[in-house]
Amino acid sequence: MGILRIGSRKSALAMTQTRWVIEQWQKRVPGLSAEVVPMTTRGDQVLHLPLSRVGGKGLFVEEIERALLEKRIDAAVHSLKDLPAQLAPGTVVGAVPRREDPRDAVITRDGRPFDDLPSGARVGTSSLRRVAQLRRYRPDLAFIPLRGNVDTRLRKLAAGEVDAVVLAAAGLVRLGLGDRITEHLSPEICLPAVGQGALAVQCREADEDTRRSLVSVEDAAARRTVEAERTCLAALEGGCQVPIGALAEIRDGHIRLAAMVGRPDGSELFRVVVQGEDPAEVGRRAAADLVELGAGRILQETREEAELGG
Ligand SMILES: NCc1[nH]cc(CCC(=O)O)c1CC(=O)O
Repeated sequence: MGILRIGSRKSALAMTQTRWVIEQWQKRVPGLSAEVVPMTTRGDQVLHLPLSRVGGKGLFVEEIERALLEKRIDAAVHSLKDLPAQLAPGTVVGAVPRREDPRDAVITRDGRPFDDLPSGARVGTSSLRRVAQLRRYRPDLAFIPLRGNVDTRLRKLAAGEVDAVVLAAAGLVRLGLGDRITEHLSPEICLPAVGQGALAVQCREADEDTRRSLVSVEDAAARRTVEAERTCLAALEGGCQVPIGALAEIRDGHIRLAAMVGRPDGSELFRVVVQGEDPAEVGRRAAADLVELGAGRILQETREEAELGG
């Protein structure tokens, strides 16, 4: 292999993640040479708009997939939670590296714990999933839409636009901002997004050399947990308008998957825990259990609203 070209979005987080993967890769494959190819995606150009309005997460991936298929790059590093269920035909997830902390984290402006935020305090997050779950825990807080890169959100917190922000712990840790975290949200209170904290290295299906080499950075446990979560998400066919959270863990070799579907206003929330051996089977069973519990109604209503263009 010559010099591998690794595509990455240009945000500080994306670049850090890409460099981290290359570093892990080079540790295991001495002599491997790789360069980062920074890319702008359509998603990056509409960062200020709510994700639920700009047509979903595929926006961040399409252009990178085209570059892969046109052989302008050989691999691309993505946050797994931004990766759509269906990859472009001819591409595969060549590796899922070791997963970072999957939990959500709260940063309050004055450092007081989340539970001590006063009634009416403004919590910045645009995630329907975070709002749906946190509204049930603290119905007295005001949830304020807040988008942009991690540093933009931290700046808005420092400027007093909000009293607290909720972000993925993994992103903060990777950016060296882990010490800013006030506290981690227990998955009992707030289940993370599917794939949160995990990365995917995407490559061409037919590129045997790259695929063989990528096995060196593969983390089998991370792959299994992410597969269980993503199978559950795909089986729910939820789209990005429905609050969905899921977290799988390996316990004594078994998979334990917790998953939730809720209404954005927090008025209803269904949660299940499923255990088993096969990640895909566990994921499908969690989705079926959720639908049976009542989540089917929420999913159906959201689909009808989407069809009406609402
Ligand atoms: N939605 C954007 C996004 N995509 C990945 C991360 C963080 C890193 C990760 O979850 O792996 C973030 C920021 C956030 O949600 O706080």
